[in-house]
Amino acid sequence: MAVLKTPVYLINGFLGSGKTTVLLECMNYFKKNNTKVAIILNELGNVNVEKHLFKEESLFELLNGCICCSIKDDLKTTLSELKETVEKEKIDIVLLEGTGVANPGEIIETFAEQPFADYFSIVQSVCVIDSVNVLDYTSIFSSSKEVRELQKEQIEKGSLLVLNKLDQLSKKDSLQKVEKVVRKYNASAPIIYSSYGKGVVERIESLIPATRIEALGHAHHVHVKAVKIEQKTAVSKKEIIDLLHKHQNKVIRAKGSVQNKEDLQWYHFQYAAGQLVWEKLADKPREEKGQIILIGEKLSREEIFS
Ligand SMILES: Nc1nc2c(ncn2[C@@H]2O[C@H](COP(=O)(O)OP(=O)(O)OP(=O)(O)O)[C@@H](O)[C@H]2O)c(=O)[nH]1
Repeated sequence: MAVLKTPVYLINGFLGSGKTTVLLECMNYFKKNNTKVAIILNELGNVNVEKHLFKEESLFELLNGCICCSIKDDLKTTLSELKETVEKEKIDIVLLEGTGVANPGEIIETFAEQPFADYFSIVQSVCVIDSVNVLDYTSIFSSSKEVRELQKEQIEKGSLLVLNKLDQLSKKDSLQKVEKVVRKYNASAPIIYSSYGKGVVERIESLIPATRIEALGHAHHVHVKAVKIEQKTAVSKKEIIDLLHKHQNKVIRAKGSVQNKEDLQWYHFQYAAGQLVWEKLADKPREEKGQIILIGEKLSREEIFS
């Protein structure tokens, strides 16, 4: 008897492009439609500061490295566990969010190995693109070779391209320019035009599984890493801004949960492409310690704590 493979949707894309936002949209949509979802989440840092966003899901966290290279073996262990969970909990689909520097090719390669290839099938490799910054990330004038290579590979490997953050696209970086650069790297994958990941999941469902999902090549991203800062005392929003400002040349992405000095409430913050979003949390985090993750090129702990 043929065993039905569990469909897997990969969600990749550069740091801060909106992968988690797309993931949450998908998760909520599937939940509403009584589709049981398991989630694999990969983070460069050793803590997932967005855990509060996933309450009831079967969640597999792979922390402290990238499943496409440094913790590839952890992905294999997780896939073995996931197989059991799929059977026990009657999971219908798997959503996997890579780190912002993941090379989807390497992840696809692991899924193609035995015994995983017998149980799972990648049906879409979604590449979420930050439409506001993709021109910078692919420009020789504003990004390092590593960032350019990585962004290029992520776009190339997408079976579905999401031009996200369109709400923020100014005339200067008009959509045509963005499309042109994206099409230079991937001429054929369907494009979804989106803000806050809206509309992606409906398209995912309606599309025929892609045929060009393949694993080739490997971008090197050894210099992009995460540094965690634990905050035992409350901090102000201004102190966070000052910290980001101080390291602005190296920090590409930051996120965290901290207690605010001013009202002693807990806040979650997101910093991507130079923009800080600061939101009050409904519940106090379990650890009761502030956690700040800084992600960037050539970041060193010594420099941050100097
Ligand atoms: N204005 C705007 N902001 C967005 C959009 N999509 C996501 N964001 C915000 O951008 C920030 C980063 O979004 P995430 O979904 O966490 O990005 P990510 O790609 O998962 O980030 P990584 O942690 O680097 O993997 C958050 O503050 C989001 O709310 C969008 O379409 N428009």
